[in-house]
Amino acid sequence: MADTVALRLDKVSIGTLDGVSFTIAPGEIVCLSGPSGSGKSRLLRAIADLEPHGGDIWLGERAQSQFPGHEWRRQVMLVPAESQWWAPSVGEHFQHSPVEDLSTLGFETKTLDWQIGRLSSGEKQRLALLRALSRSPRALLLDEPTANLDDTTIHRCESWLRERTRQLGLPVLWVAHDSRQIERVANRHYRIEGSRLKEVS
Ligand SMILES: Nc1ncnc2c1ncn2[C@@H]1O[C@H](COP(=O)(O)OP(=O)(O)OP(=O)(O)O)[C@@H](O)[C@H]1O
Repeated sequence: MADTVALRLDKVSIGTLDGVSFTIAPGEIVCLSGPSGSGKSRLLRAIADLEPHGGDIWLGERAQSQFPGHEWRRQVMLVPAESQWWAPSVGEHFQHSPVEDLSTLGFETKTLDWQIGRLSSGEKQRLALLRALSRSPRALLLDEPTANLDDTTIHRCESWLRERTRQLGLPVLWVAHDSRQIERVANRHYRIEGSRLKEVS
């Protein structure tokens, strides 16, 4: 495994959350749950350096403040609930997309020729995951990555994400609501309770 790193939060505060500290090891999946509006997405955005926040965030030995924002976000990759598409066709968003990964998530090579406008919400969600991993991030932030998918596709995505992120040694923070999904994918689970995170055993 080439040069893997941990993602570490040290007393991070954003919105109502305060003093959030934990480390995600390379290849580990940590799930984050909590009531609607409790601050899950904002915490992910703070970790991605998209919102001002208190405390420190580290990728390996380097602090977020040592990176230009765009470089941090290339390495600490956020896959938001609503993915953004800036060019007309799917293929224009992919630098390197292993064909086997496309087919694992139910696509064919010709999907790369599709126009963005025709994509269903579930197709967008799966392609956003493929795009994120194709950019060789060093850590991954997933905001409800399977929210628009049917059960079979959810299981397929979960297996693929678990296998690939373990193989690549990526620390993963995964926002999820479904307790069965959390049981299937999480090495550790934190729940937001008020201004704090509580580890769920
Ligand atoms: N830029 C902002 N400035 C101030 N408040 C914000 C900002 N963005 C979001 N909020 C508020 O912060 C709270 C947490 O929002 P967030 O999107 O993180 O919730 P969430 O836990 O992800 O919820 P859900 O499960 O419904 O997606 C909400 O009350 C929201 O209205």
